[in-house]
Amino acid sequence: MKAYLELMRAGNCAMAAFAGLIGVLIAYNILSSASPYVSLSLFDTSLIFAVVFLVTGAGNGLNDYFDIEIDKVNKPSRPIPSGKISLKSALYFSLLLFITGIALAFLVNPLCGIIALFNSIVLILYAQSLKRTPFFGNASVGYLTGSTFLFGGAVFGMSGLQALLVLFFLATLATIAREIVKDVEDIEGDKKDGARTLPILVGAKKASYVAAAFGFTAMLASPVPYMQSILNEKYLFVVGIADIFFLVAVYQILGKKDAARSSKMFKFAMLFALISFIVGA
Ligand SMILES: CC(C)=CCC/C(C)=C/CC/C(C)=C/CC/C(C)=C/COC[C@H](O)COP(=O)(O)O
Ligand SMILES: CC(C)=CCC/C(C)=C/CC/C(C)=C/CC/C(C)=C/COP(=O)(O)OP(=O)(O)O
Ligand SMILES: [Mg+2]
Repeated sequence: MKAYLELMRAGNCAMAAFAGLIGVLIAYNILSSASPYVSLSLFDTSLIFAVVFLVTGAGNGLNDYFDIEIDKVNKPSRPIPSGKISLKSALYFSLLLFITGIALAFLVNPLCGIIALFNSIVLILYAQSLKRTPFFGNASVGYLTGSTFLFGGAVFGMSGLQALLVLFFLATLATIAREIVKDVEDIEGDKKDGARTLPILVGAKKASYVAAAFGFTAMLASPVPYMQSILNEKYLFVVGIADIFFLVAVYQILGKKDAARSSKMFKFAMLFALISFIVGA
């Protein structure tokens, strides 16, 4: 069981699922202030959490299934290269998670079902091929991560989804920055695998500047939810702390050329940004 939670990267699944919950909460706050007829269903909210957890876990599992050769070099302790889970078990487990997550999403409403189905297709394409293409892989993971907010808002239909567009763009920009940094970190294993990632195409230094540009843009845009009265001043204070961690992450990759530490700092900043959304809702 522990190996399967590790294959799913349960920590990431929980982080993504909480982002879905935040999407529900913020969309409810916005829509209910405009109309007294908007109601929050705890059952649908729990389904949102479950769907994001399952589909994210499916994507992580399938990613490791296709990454077996890279991970033998980059991450030999992962469940499949270390032998804890066989390739076939990992594939069947991931497919089961995808099917369960999509089915539960359609139980909420057709819009959530369509998003879960589309995201599952993107995750499969990413694991199969997109991740080895310059920038498209990074953009896919950026979209998928940002879509967790849209998915939560979609519990109220298109109006709920639209209410979360700003948070979608912030999360997408920050994630693209981190994904490029991770590709800088993985450059040796990716080269052996014949992947054509941005750092392999343009060099680690230029790719680091591109990552920094995405990180800075996310930081500079972070006050927008407050300026648009989507989130309150408590958000502004906590996201200010997240922005400091984003700055440190950018310094780590540009100043120290330490991609591993930069990646960890980006993730820590994203966690703080998630907290700022909860605090400021
Ligand atoms: C400036 C600002 C306010 C930015 C927003 C940042 C934000 C809230 C980002 C969303 C975080 C989120 C929903 C994360 C979900 C889980 C996750 C880490 C997804 C991306 O994971 C893919 C990554 O490649 C996994 O690698 P690793 O973490 O090394 O296992
Ligand atoms: C909203 C719904 C229904 C689903 C969202 C699904 C989500 C949140 C996906 C988030 C992004 C994610 C977890 C993508 C999975 C693919 C993945 C693990 C990318 C990173 O893999 P690699 O590029 O191989 O890097 P590693 O070195 O970490 O393996
Ligand atoms: Mg991988």
